[in-house]
Amino acid sequence: MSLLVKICGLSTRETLQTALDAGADMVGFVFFPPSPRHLALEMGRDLGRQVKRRALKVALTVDADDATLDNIMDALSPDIFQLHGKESVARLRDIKGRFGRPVMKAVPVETAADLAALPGYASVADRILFDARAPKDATRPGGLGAPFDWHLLDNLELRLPYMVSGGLHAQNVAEALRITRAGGVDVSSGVESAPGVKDPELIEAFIRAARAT
Ligand SMILES: O=C(O)c1ccccc1N[C@@H]1O[C@H](COP(=O)(O)O)[C@@H](O)[C@H]1O
Repeated sequence: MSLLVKICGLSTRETLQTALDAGADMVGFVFFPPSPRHLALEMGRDLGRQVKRRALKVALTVDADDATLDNIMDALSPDIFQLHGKESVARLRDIKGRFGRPVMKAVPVETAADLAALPGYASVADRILFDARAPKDATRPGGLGAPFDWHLLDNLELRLPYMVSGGLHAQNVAEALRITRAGGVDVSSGVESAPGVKDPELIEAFIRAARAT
């Protein structure tokens, strides 16, 4: 299967267009107010229309309640929910049942013990996203530009498709893919000039580097 490349945290028409034209498979929109990439619903609606099925629309949420997800469904009509909080297996099942969309569960990784949560999530999620565990005092659980030790996935046995994220950029994405054998990569900080400010050239360079592997 071909590599999936996701550009996350898009918040302007221009940088979304760059990601689409450069061939991103998934474009991510953040609905989490503490994030510098947080999108108001109306902006989500506008950007969602611009996608025109050229890529999968991913709605990133963090422990969101049903009312929030209802509003996101109405505005963006995402193809996938990326659940980046402490959502339980039961909550994943609820969300899938209620909204009828696939879910990608982010699993924070710092040590091998973090992989113990996988069998539960794998029984319900459609895809797993391995991301670096955020420090305890962080204001958000991801999007911090920090990598995890990719070798922690060395003995991974997972039937589900999985992606990796955390501190990726054009210079290290090939190495991340070589070590983790992931089917996809996800980036936010590594294609920005400042938190929340996407850089078109970095987006293009990232997609080129990922595709060259
Ligand atoms: O991007 C954010 O602000 C964000 C907020 C809350 C949870 C996750 C977030 N982003 C995701 O984090 C990873 C890693 O991002 P980075 O490349 O290290 O900046 C990625 O999956 C983003 O989708």
